[in-house]
Amino acid sequence: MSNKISLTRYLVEQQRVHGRIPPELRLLIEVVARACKRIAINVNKGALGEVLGTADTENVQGEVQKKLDVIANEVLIEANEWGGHLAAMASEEMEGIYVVPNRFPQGEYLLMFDPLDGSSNIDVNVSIGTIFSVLKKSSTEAGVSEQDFMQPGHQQAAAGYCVYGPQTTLVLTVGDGVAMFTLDREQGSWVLTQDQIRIPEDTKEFAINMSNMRHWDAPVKRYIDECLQGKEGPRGKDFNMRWIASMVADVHRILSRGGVFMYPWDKREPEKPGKLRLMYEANPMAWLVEQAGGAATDGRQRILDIQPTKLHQRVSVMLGSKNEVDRVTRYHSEL
Ligand SMILES: O=P(O)(O)OC[C@H]1O[C@](O)(COP(=O)(O)O)[C@@H](O)[C@@H]1O
Ligand SMILES: [Mg+2]
Ligand SMILES: [Mg+2]
Repeated sequence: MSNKISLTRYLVEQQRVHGRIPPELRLLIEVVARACKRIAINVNKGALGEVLGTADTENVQGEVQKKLDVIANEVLIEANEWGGHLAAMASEEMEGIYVVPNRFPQGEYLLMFDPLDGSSNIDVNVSIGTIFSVLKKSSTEAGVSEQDFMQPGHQQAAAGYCVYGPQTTLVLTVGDGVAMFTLDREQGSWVLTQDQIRIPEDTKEFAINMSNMRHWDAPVKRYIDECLQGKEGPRGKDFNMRWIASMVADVHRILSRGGVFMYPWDKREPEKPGKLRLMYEANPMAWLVEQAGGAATDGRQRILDIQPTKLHQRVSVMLGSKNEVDRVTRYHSEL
């Protein structure tokens, strides 16, 4: 018998041994993981399938959709409406919530996702991913509305992402640390390859889109300026920079070896609090990072404490190695 731990076994242990998750949540996570396998198959087809290029449609944020944005969204909806235990879903690619029709099994959970993160990388064969977040409907009233989704990130029941890169990897938290599973394509199963991931508290690596430098706010400018001065500057060490432009891949690197990731508010669109979306990008990533010993703020407060008011709400994001996130957050209160 193989001593490899599958996702199913990990989840069954979370349910039965640790009493951390109810069976409905276990099944829901398994359905999401299965959908990610199907998305991975589509991603891998590349130019051999009809999956590259744009779809000639726009999403609610006014962004041109890629074919894979649409495919991944459909795969997640289809799998999860059958999967059961869901009341409704919300996605970057849909304006309103998707209430699970009552011909399908009904449940108390709410699923949110960014079906395909890093869309600009699809056609150039660079890592992309799927991000998801699960909440539990708080009201016991019949029916479900957008209001049921308006819960701060610290109320998430599960969160994770799948990165479609050189390996296909699923990273998950149910509030008991962070576990990483690698897709074994021959067996078609997710195998636990790392448990209780920890992000080092210090780092010499930052991730930010430097082309926006002239638009940044003073605290972010100060933080990056100090990093760039290297050994000769106030930080007394040289920093390295990485920017993949897929949040999934940048966060995955940080969970693997530390670092700080920032997509701050900037002056290009001052009325928007940031570029990234709170409910299905920032919240799940913030919880994963905190569960791995890191920190996540919008520069002023913990992301997980933000009370959402809109489904597609945007937010400024700084996350990763704790001491660096604390430092840049402190700079926001000093200036
Ligand atoms: O091109 P930019 O402005 O650097 O933005 C990159 C960021 O935009 C995003 O791609 C947004 O995600 P989507 O592809 O889901 O719209 C993030 O993953 C990434 O961090
Ligand atoms: Mg995204
Ligand atoms: Mg997306």
